[in-house]
Amino acid sequence: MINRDICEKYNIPLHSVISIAGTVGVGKSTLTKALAEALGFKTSLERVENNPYLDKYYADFTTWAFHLQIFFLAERFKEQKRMFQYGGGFIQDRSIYEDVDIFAKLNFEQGKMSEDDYDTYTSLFNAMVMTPFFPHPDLIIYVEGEFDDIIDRIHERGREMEIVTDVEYWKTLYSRYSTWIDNFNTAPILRINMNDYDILNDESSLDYILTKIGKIIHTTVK
Ligand SMILES: Nc1ncnc2c1ncn2[C@@H]1O[C@H](COP(=O)(O)OP(=O)(O)O)[C@@H](O)[C@H]1O
Ligand SMILES: Nc1ncnc2c1ncn2[C@H]1C[C@H](O)[C@@H](COP(=O)(O)O)O1
Repeated sequence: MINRDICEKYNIPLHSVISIAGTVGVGKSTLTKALAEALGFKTSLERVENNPYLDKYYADFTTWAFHLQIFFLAERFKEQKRMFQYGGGFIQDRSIYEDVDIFAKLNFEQGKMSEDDYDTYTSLFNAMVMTPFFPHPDLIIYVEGEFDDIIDRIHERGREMEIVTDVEYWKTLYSRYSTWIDNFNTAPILRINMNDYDILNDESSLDYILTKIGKIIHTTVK
Protein backbone atom coordinates (compact mmCIF):
# COMPACT_ATOMS: atom_id res chain seq x y z
CA MET A 1 0.00 0.00 0.00
CA ILE A 2 1.26 3.47 -0.85
CA ASN A 3 3.03 5.07 2.12
CA ARG A 4 1.30 8.44 2.16
CA ASP A 5 3.40 9.79 5.02
CA ILE A 6 6.65 9.16 3.21
CA CYS A 7 5.29 10.51 -0.07
CA GLU A 8 4.16 13.64 1.72
CA LYS A 9 7.43 14.00 3.65
CA TYR A 10 9.43 13.97 0.42
CA ASN A 11 6.87 15.75 -1.71
CA ILE A 12 6.48 12.81 -4.09
CA PRO A 13 3.06 12.54 -5.78
CA LEU A 14 1.24 9.34 -4.77
CA HIS A 15 0.70 8.07 -8.28
CA SER A 16 4.09 8.76 -9.77
CA VAL A 17 5.72 6.37 -12.19
CA ILE A 18 9.50 6.38 -11.77
CA SER A 19 11.75 4.39 -14.11
CA ILE A 20 15.26 3.38 -13.12
CA ALA A 21 17.69 3.42 -16.04
CA GLY A 22 21.31 2.38 -16.39
CA THR A 23 23.58 -0.26 -17.76
CA VAL A 24 23.53 -3.91 -16.70
CA GLY A 25 24.85 -4.44 -13.16
CA VAL A 26 24.84 -0.81 -12.09
CA GLY A 27 22.24 -1.38 -9.35
CA LYS A 28 18.83 -0.68 -10.93
CA SER A 29 16.96 -3.65 -9.44
CA THR A 30 18.41 -2.98 -6.00
CA LEU A 31 17.35 0.66 -6.13
CA THR A 32 13.95 -0.25 -7.62
CA LYS A 33 13.16 -2.55 -4.69
CA ALA A 34 14.47 -0.12 -2.05
CA LEU A 35 12.48 2.83 -3.39
CA ALA A 36 9.31 0.78 -3.85
CA GLU A 37 9.55 -0.50 -0.31
CA ALA A 38 10.12 2.98 1.13
CA LEU A 39 7.24 4.56 -0.81
CA GLY A 40 4.89 1.58 -0.71
CA PHE A 41 4.88 1.59 -4.52
CA LYS A 42 4.57 -1.46 -6.73
CA THR A 43 7.55 -2.71 -8.71
CA SER A 44 7.71 -3.41 -12.40
CA LEU A 45 10.63 -5.79 -12.83
CA GLU A 46 12.32 -7.27 -15.88
CA ARG A 47 11.91 -10.94 -16.69
CA VAL A 48 15.32 -12.50 -16.37
CA GLU A 49 14.33 -15.83 -14.84
CA ASN A 50 11.98 -17.71 -17.16
CA ASN A 51 13.01 -15.52 -20.04
CA PRO A 52 12.91 -17.90 -23.03
CA TYR A 53 15.54 -16.01 -25.06
CA LEU A 54 18.06 -14.36 -22.74
CA ASP A 55 20.44 -17.32 -22.30
CA LYS A 56 20.21 -18.08 -26.00
CA TYR A 57 20.92 -14.43 -26.87
CA TYR A 58 24.13 -14.36 -24.86
CA ALA A 59 25.20 -17.63 -26.46
CA ASP A 60 24.45 -16.45 -30.01
CA PHE A 61 23.58 -12.76 -30.46
CA THR A 62 22.92 -12.96 -34.18
CA THR A 63 20.37 -15.75 -34.05
CA TRP A 64 18.41 -14.48 -31.07
CA ALA A 65 18.68 -10.66 -31.03
CA PHE A 66 15.39 -10.05 -32.81
CA HIS A 67 13.45 -12.61 -30.76
CA LEU A 68 14.77 -11.13 -27.51
CA GLN A 69 13.94 -7.56 -28.50
CA ILE A 70 10.39 -8.51 -29.46
CA PHE A 71 10.05 -10.40 -26.18
CA PHE A 72 11.22 -7.43 -24.07
CA LEU A 73 9.06 -5.01 -26.03
CA ALA A 74 5.96 -7.15 -25.42
CA GLU A 75 6.84 -7.57 -21.73
CA ARG A 76 7.41 -3.88 -21.16
CA PHE A 77 4.27 -2.93 -22.99
CA LYS A 78 2.24 -5.32 -20.82
CA GLU A 79 3.84 -3.74 -17.78
CA GLN A 80 2.97 -0.30 -19.10
CA LYS A 81 -0.65 -1.37 -19.32
CA ARG A 82 -0.54 -2.72 -15.75
CA MET A 83 0.89 0.56 -14.44
CA PHE A 84 -1.77 2.48 -16.30
CA GLN A 85 -4.55 0.23 -14.94
CA TYR A 86 -3.34 0.73 -11.37
CA GLY A 87 -3.14 4.47 -11.96
CA GLY A 88 0.56 4.74 -11.10
CA GLY A 89 2.48 4.35 -7.86
CA PHE A 90 5.24 2.30 -9.55
CA ILE A 91 8.99 1.98 -9.64
CA GLN A 92 10.02 0.41 -12.93
CA ASP A 93 13.29 -1.47 -13.42
CA ARG A 94 14.60 -0.18 -16.78
CA SER A 95 12.68 2.05 -19.16
CA ILE A 96 11.34 0.97 -22.52
CA TYR A 97 13.52 3.62 -24.22
CA GLU A 98 16.67 1.70 -23.33
CA ASP A 99 15.48 -1.31 -25.30
CA VAL A 100 15.17 0.62 -28.52
CA ASP A 101 17.86 3.29 -28.10
CA ILE A 102 20.57 1.09 -26.62
CA PHE A 103 20.05 -2.63 -27.19
CA ALA A 104 18.15 -2.88 -30.47
CA LYS A 105 20.30 -0.16 -32.03
CA LEU A 106 23.49 -1.86 -30.88
CA ASN A 107 22.32 -5.18 -32.32
CA PHE A 108 21.55 -3.55 -35.65
CA GLU A 109 24.71 -1.47 -35.89
CA GLN A 110 26.89 -4.45 -35.01
CA GLY A 111 25.17 -6.59 -37.66
CA LYS A 112 23.50 -8.84 -35.08
CA MET A 113 20.05 -7.85 -36.39
CA SER A 114 19.24 -7.50 -40.08
CA GLU A 115 17.95 -4.24 -41.52
CA ASP A 116 14.51 -5.80 -42.18
CA ASP A 117 14.25 -7.07 -38.60
CA TYR A 118 15.39 -3.72 -37.21
CA ASP A 119 12.83 -1.87 -39.35
CA THR A 120 10.08 -4.22 -38.19
CA TYR A 121 11.13 -3.75 -34.57
CA THR A 122 11.36 0.06 -34.73
CA SER A 123 8.07 0.45 -36.58
CA LEU A 124 6.37 -1.71 -33.95
CA PHE A 125 8.04 0.29 -31.18
CA ASN A 126 6.99 3.61 -32.71
CA ALA A 127 3.42 2.45 -33.27
CA MET A 128 3.15 1.24 -29.67
CA VAL A 129 5.18 3.76 -27.72
CA MET A 130 5.79 6.98 -29.55
CA THR A 131 2.17 8.12 -29.51
CA PRO A 132 0.33 10.66 -27.35
CA PHE A 133 -1.57 7.71 -25.82
CA PHE A 134 1.51 6.20 -24.20
CA PRO A 135 2.16 7.65 -20.74
CA HIS A 136 5.84 8.44 -20.22
CA PRO A 137 7.38 8.08 -16.74
CA ASP A 138 7.21 11.09 -14.45
CA LEU A 139 10.89 10.70 -13.73
CA ILE A 140 13.83 8.64 -14.93
CA ILE A 141 16.53 7.97 -12.35
CA TYR A 142 19.72 7.31 -14.26
CA VAL A 143 22.16 5.25 -12.22
CA GLU A 144 25.80 5.53 -13.22
CA GLY A 145 29.14 4.37 -11.87
CA GLU A 146 32.69 3.33 -12.69
CA PHE A 147 33.03 0.64 -15.33
CA ASP A 148 35.28 -1.61 -13.23
CA ASP A 149 32.85 -1.51 -10.29
CA ILE A 150 30.00 -2.49 -12.60
CA ILE A 151 31.95 -5.46 -13.94
CA ASP A 152 32.73 -6.53 -10.36
CA ARG A 153 29.02 -6.43 -9.55
CA ILE A 154 28.07 -8.47 -12.61
CA HIS A 155 30.51 -11.10 -11.39
CA GLU A 156 29.31 -10.92 -7.78
CA ARG A 157 25.70 -11.30 -8.89
CA GLY A 158 26.71 -14.49 -10.63
CA ARG A 159 24.49 -14.87 -13.72
CA GLU A 160 26.60 -17.32 -15.69
CA MET A 161 25.45 -16.07 -19.12
CA GLU A 162 26.70 -12.54 -18.24
CA ILE A 163 29.94 -13.66 -16.60
CA VAL A 164 31.09 -15.52 -19.71
CA THR A 165 30.16 -12.66 -22.05
CA ASP A 166 33.09 -10.80 -23.63
CA VAL A 167 33.97 -7.64 -21.68
CA GLU A 168 33.78 -5.69 -24.96
CA TYR A 169 30.00 -6.07 -24.87
CA TRP A 170 29.83 -4.38 -21.45
CA LYS A 171 32.25 -1.65 -22.59
CA THR A 172 30.10 -0.91 -25.60
CA LEU A 173 26.92 -0.78 -23.52
CA TYR A 174 28.63 1.48 -20.99
CA SER A 175 29.72 3.92 -23.63
CA ARG A 176 26.36 3.89 -25.43
CA TYR A 177 24.52 4.52 -22.19
CA SER A 178 26.65 7.65 -21.50
CA THR A 179 25.88 9.09 -24.91
CA TRP A 180 22.22 8.16 -24.67
CA ILE A 181 21.56 9.85 -21.35
CA ASP A 182 23.32 13.05 -22.42
CA ASN A 183 20.84 13.35 -25.29
CA PHE A 184 17.67 12.00 -23.66
CA ASN A 185 14.83 14.49 -23.28
CA THR A 186 11.58 12.47 -23.26
CA ALA A 187 11.17 12.61 -19.45
CA PRO A 188 12.82 14.47 -16.55
CA ILE A 189 16.07 12.88 -15.36
CA LEU A 190 17.73 12.53 -12.00
CA ARG A 191 21.30 11.25 -12.29
CA ILE A 192 22.79 9.44 -9.36
CA ASN A 193 26.25 7.95 -9.05
CA MET A 194 26.16 4.61 -7.27
CA ASN A 195 29.48 5.39 -5.60
CA ASP A 196 27.91 8.29 -3.71
CA TYR A 197 25.28 6.09 -2.06
CA ASP A 198 25.27 2.85 -0.16
CA ILE A 199 21.61 1.93 -0.15
CA LEU A 200 22.31 -1.62 0.99
CA ASN A 201 24.02 -0.60 4.23
CA ASP A 202 23.28 3.05 4.93
CA GLU A 203 19.67 4.13 5.41
CA SER A 204 20.49 7.82 5.00
CA SER A 205 21.42 7.13 1.35
CA LEU A 206 17.81 6.49 0.49
CA ASP A 207 16.82 9.64 2.32
CA TYR A 208 19.09 11.71 0.05
CA ILE A 209 17.69 10.05 -3.06
CA LEU A 210 14.06 10.52 -1.97
CA THR A 211 14.76 14.19 -1.25
CA LYS A 212 16.21 14.64 -4.73
CA ILE A 213 13.28 12.81 -6.32
CA GLY A 214 10.80 15.07 -4.54
CA LYS A 215 12.60 18.19 -5.72
CA ILE A 216 12.62 17.19 -9.36
CA ILE A 217 9.34 15.32 -9.71
CA HIS A 218 7.25 17.83 -7.82
CA THR A 219 7.64 20.43 -10.50
CA THR A 220 6.84 18.08 -13.36
CA VAL A 221 3.97 15.70 -12.39
CA LYS A 222 0.52 17.02 -13.25
N1 LIG B 1 24.68 0.05 -3.56
C1 LIG B 1 25.20 -1.17 -3.73
N2 LIG B 1 26.28 -1.53 -3.04
C2 LIG B 1 26.82 -2.75 -3.21
N3 LIG B 1 26.36 -3.67 -4.06
C3 LIG B 1 25.28 -3.35 -4.78
C4 LIG B 1 24.65 -2.08 -4.67
N4 LIG B 1 23.60 -2.03 -5.55
C5 LIG B 1 23.60 -3.22 -6.17
N5 LIG B 1 24.58 -4.02 -5.70
C6 LIG B 1 24.87 -5.39 -6.12
O1 LIG B 1 25.33 -5.33 -7.47
C7 LIG B 1 24.76 -6.39 -8.25
C8 LIG B 1 23.97 -5.79 -9.42
O2 LIG B 1 22.88 -5.04 -8.90
P1 LIG B 1 21.47 -5.04 -9.61
O3 LIG B 1 20.58 -4.18 -8.78
O4 LIG B 1 21.03 -6.44 -9.87
O5 LIG B 1 21.84 -4.31 -10.99
P2 LIG B 1 21.00 -4.09 -12.31
O6 LIG B 1 19.57 -4.30 -11.97
O7 LIG B 1 21.31 -2.68 -12.70
O8 LIG B 1 21.54 -5.06 -13.29
C9 LIG B 1 23.88 -7.20 -7.30
O9 LIG B 1 24.66 -8.29 -6.84
C10 LIG B 1 23.60 -6.24 -6.14
O10 LIG B 1 23.41 -6.91 -4.92
N1 LIG C 1 16.43 -4.98 -24.63
C1 LIG C 1 17.40 -5.81 -24.20
N2 LIG C 1 18.23 -6.41 -25.07
C2 LIG C 1 19.20 -7.26 -24.66
N3 LIG C 1 19.40 -7.58 -23.38
C3 LIG C 1 18.58 -7.00 -22.48
C4 LIG C 1 17.58 -6.10 -22.83
N4 LIG C 1 16.94 -5.69 -21.70
C5 LIG C 1 17.54 -6.34 -20.69
N5 LIG C 1 18.51 -7.12 -21.16
C6 LIG C 1 19.36 -8.06 -20.39
C7 LIG C 1 20.55 -7.46 -19.70
C8 LIG C 1 20.70 -8.36 -18.50
O1 LIG C 1 21.42 -9.54 -18.85
C9 LIG C 1 19.27 -8.77 -18.16
C10 LIG C 1 18.63 -7.97 -17.06
O2 LIG C 1 19.07 -6.63 -17.10
P1 LIG C 1 19.57 -5.83 -15.79
O3 LIG C 1 20.24 -4.60 -16.34
O4 LIG C 1 20.51 -6.72 -15.03
O5 LIG C 1 18.33 -5.53 -15.02
O6 LIG C 1 18.53 -8.61 -19.36
